[in-house]
Amino acid sequence: MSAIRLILLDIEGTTLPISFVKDVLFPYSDKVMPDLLREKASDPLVKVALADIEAANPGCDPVAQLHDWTVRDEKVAPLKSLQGLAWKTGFESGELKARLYPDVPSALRAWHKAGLRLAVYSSGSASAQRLLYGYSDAGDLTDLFEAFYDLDIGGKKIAESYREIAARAGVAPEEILFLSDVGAELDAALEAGLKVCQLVRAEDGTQPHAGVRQAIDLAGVSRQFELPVS
Ligand SMILES: CSCCC(=O)C(=O)COP(=O)(O)O
Ligand SMILES: [Mg+2]
Repeated sequence: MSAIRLILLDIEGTTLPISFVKDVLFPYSDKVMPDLLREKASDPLVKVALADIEAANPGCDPVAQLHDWTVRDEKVAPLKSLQGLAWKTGFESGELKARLYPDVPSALRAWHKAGLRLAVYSSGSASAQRLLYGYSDAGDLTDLFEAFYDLDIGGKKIAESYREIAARAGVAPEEILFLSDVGAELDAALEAGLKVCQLVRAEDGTQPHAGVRQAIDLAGVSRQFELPVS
């Protein structure tokens, strides 16, 4: 069996509770979105996102469309990039602070200290990922990660996305351990040849997925895969 060289981590439901996203982050971006679209209308990111929204639903009201996608938790690129922009002010002002699962900072530090490479793969935009780990309740953890992959790589339920991440990292797929709460993401990573483990978080009510290893926290991942512990 190949040794693990890189650990690739999902965020929501894996390192951060789903309730933090649904009850804190989504209401925040929903609240500031109308002002943000008006005040940052000339920002290239906003222009691209608005064009993508128009292409997805011609003639729609962008604010209403974004709200609808948020309520349905759609993992669509224009929503994710605009949410990232909206949360920036909240994190930088101190109004938002990411509530990581308590087992996460110590495991990440132990893995990093032992020389394991760490990267994030989340539907949230790469800039939103940096904000979450930059303004977490355990301080700034961004230096622990070598890369932040988002939907620009491709969807998380598609095997090709994981092959692309392995190619960009210069690591064989079987040397990557992917951690996620979502069965379809784990299946796609398995299809690409990665090792996988499902985080079954009691707080999130995660349903165990057949055919994959499971752990209730990152310490449990360490035990199963014989990785360093803090
Ligand atoms: C990293 S941004 C906050 C969460 C978010 O918007 C999201 O879509 C997370 O999805 P994940 O792929 O991390 O489950
Ligand atoms: Mg997730």
